[in-house]
Amino acid sequence: MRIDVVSIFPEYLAPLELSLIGKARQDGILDLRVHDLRAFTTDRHRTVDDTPYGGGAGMVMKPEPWAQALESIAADRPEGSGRPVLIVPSPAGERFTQALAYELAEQEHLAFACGRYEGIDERVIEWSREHFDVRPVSLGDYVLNGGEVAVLAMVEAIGRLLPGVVGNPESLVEESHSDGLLEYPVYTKPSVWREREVPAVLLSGNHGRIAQWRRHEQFRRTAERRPDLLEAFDAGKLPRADRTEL
Ligand SMILES: O=C(OCc1ccccc1)c1cn[nH]c1
Repeated sequence: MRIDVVSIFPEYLAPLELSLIGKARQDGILDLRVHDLRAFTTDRHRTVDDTPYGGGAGMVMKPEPWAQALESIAADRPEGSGRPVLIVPSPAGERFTQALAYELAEQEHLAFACGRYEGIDERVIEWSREHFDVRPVSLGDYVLNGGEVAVLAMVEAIGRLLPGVVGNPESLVEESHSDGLLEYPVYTKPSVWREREVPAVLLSGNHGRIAQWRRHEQFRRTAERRPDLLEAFDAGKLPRADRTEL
């Protein structure tokens, strides 16, 4: 998979050189390139923002540097890949979910546009539809100062689903949201820790009962913490993420 990220703070994406995503890049599973938006400006001050039409506080990101950056990415796309998906992190986007992570993990080429200030001139989003499948995406109902943190989260959530990135693909199956429910609690040695014991069923060796206990714990936790997920689960509206193969 090829991933391009455009940001005025490219160093914000440095953590993607570490750990599993970093290794996936070394192994050639992930071809991730970070671009400095200012490299696509033409004025002496490398200006990327200006005041908003219609007034209001804050600044808006100018359209031309974005068009230059995105055009160069669209032109340099991998052989035979379809239209790249352009993901624009934004509080005004569709929710990022495990199901969307699986959907994006099947794409050949993803591009991420990191907005700052009050956002990017809306005409860039419209213009981009010529070259990209444009998806404004929200991590959650809160506001960040820019899209970079959201991109770190999404690249990790998507990258770890790619074949060969996590050691044991089995570990992708039994995790929160993989089956529409929250995950069960986990324990390791010692069996008694500060006078707290591990649930006896887990030491029983009875795998049927263990699986039953774990499933019950998933339902109990989901009902307690995320009743919204339980309704979706009960309605049979399992997310697309309820698949193991990729
Ligand atoms: O704040 C976010 O994105 C950064 C951003 C983009 C455009 C203008 C301001 C800030 C965000 C919140 N949930 N998901 C993403």
